[in-house]
Amino acid sequence: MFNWLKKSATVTAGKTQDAAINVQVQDEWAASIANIRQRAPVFKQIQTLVMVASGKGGVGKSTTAANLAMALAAAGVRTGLLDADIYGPSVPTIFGLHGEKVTSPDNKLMQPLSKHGVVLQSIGFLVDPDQASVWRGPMASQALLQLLNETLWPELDILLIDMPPGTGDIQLTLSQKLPVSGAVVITTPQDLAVADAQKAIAMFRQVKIPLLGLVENMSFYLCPRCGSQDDIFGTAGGLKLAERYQVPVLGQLPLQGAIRIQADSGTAITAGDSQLGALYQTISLALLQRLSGELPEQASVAIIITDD
Ligand SMILES: Nc1ncnc2c1ncn2[C@@H]1O[C@H](COP(=O)(O)OP(=O)(O)OP(=O)(O)O)[C@@H](O)[C@H]1O
Repeated sequence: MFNWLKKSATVTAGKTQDAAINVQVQDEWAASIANIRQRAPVFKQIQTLVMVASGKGGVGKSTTAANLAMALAAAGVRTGLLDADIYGPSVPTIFGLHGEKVTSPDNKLMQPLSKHGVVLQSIGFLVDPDQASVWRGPMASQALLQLLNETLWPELDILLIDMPPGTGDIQLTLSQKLPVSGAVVITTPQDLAVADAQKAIAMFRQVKIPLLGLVENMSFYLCPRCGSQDDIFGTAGGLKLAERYQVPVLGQLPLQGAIRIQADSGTAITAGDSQLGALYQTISLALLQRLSGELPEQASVAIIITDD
């Protein structure tokens, strides 16, 4: 495991126990935020654009992106989330905004919605999801570029882009056309998911987008009754992949009913002082520090893309 990951985990562990460490945590957020605000915006009033991607569908990319966005916002980072998951927009559900539509004050640009401190735009706020799911290739890429361009984004420190799963034409086009500051890859430890996550890593390297890190979701299941741990999707597949390709691990998340329940009910997981909230905060701080350059970059190694 990377040293800085241990460091940030230690800091968060102390967050609720030690006032001195708590101050240090606040300082770490403040330093990274200040650093990011000093830069020239990459797009309109947005300081940084970060893609959240997965090779395989269903690994929890959208849920993780949403919870990281809420954790960032809760820490004072001006955060937006663009739901580009055209084939399954989940932002409306995760933020409890199902059925809401965006408005356009001037009939040209769209006013994004806002919930749990996060500025939100989703294809699901515009069209019936069934309509978007038939879009393919250039049509989908064009719609997503338009969604980004034609939204009235306020000043943001970070805009997370929840990408459609996979590494096909749409993902490649967006990666090439957008001024992306970095990418985060979400995977489960399962071999199938890891193989696809590897393709996502390869894609970002190919288009020279810095890999901020990897998040291993559904890493293990902790039985709420007996407390035993079960590695349902295998053991540490994401961590091994990260080590093999020298991609920093931002954190591991458990498979936990509370994550699914809160996502389905549109409530914020960072609300309250839950352990899960603290976990998402640790991961989002690591992400922010990678973005602001305060955590070391890993050496990059070439990955061969294969057709399988
Ligand atoms: N750590 C977790 N623990 C329990 N349930 C989870 C966790 N992460 C995600 N889920 C649940 O798994 C399902 C899939 O998650 P999600 O929609 O975020 O995946 P995805 O990778 O974005 O999928 P796709 O890209 O195919 O739309 C959802 O029902 C979500 O609530």
